[in-house]
Amino acid sequence: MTERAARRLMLVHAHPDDESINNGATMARYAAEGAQVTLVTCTLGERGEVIPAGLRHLSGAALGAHRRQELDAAMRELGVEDVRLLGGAGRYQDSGMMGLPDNDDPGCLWQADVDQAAEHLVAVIREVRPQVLVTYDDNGGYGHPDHIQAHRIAMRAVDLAADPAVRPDLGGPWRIAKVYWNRVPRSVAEAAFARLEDDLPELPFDTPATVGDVPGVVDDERVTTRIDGTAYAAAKAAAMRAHATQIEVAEPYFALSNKLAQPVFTTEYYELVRGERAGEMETDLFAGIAGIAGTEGTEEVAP
Ligand SMILES: CC(=O)N[C@H]1[C@@H](O[C@@H]2[C@H](O)[C@H](O)[C@@H](O)[C@H](O)[C@H]2O)O[C@H](CO)[C@@H](O)[C@@H]1O
Ligand SMILES: [Zn+2]
Repeated sequence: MTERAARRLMLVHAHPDDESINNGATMARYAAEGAQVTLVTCTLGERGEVIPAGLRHLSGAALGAHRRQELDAAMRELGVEDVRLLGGAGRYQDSGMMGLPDNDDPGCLWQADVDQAAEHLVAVIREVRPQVLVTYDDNGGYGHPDHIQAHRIAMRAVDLAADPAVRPDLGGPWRIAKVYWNRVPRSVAEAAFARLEDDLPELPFDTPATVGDVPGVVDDERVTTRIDGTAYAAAKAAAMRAHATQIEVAEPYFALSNKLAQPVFTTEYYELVRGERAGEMETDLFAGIAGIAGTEGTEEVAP
């Protein structure tokens, strides 16, 4: 059995591409520093729109299989080796955008029993024993049903994994020390969109998105943690490019299939929602966790 890494980070996401968009620099940085980074993706994105004309024949399970390959390629760019599909490949399908009839598909994540889905995640948590878990806020960042469910499943699994009375067949209890939600400080988003406005004429995108289109934007005061991933900007951009059916990158900007230009953030931000905050502005997700020699802890700066 290989030795367990001292620092173990788990991220729970809805579709292949979310991990690179929200946390690509963070994942690359911790992987480079020797932490174990485990990505749990809840669906294969079977109902996504496809950008490249040459791939638009892909849909359903075929698109899901293709996006799984995109995900593997993206993880190679980030140096992340541990990727799990919740309940196994295809167990929970993409639910489509909120309000569509797709949401009623009995096999989609939006229809999943949260406790049952959470138990699949408990098995991974008790195997990996992460000290830190990252997921979306209760609106899933932007209200997509799969993102909302991923949040619900992750937060439920954090509680179930720590309860020794829950599914002892899945291993001994494990309490995750710190849980974070993906965030972008409003001042950071606004400054990035101001730069985007100036740069737009040089970009292959016609229209800018708005701050409101960016998942997880909150007032600066709610942000507890700032992970400087600028050294991993190229890796994040390459990982996002690997998701070619979903993302077009023109650094330092990108667009989804809606062609709305938005910034690529390589400093990535978080809100600590479970665990002990280690200072005014943490600069390490593992800061303050007993027994873990962090490379740095906190700094007294605004986002
Ligand atoms: C980033 C993300 O969560 N993407 C989801 C999302 O995709 C969007 C959806 O197709 C929308 O209709 C487009 O306008 C937008 O550009 C897309 O990003 O929803 C998909 C369907 O559930 C999902 O597969 C994709 O990963
Ligand atoms: Zn998504």
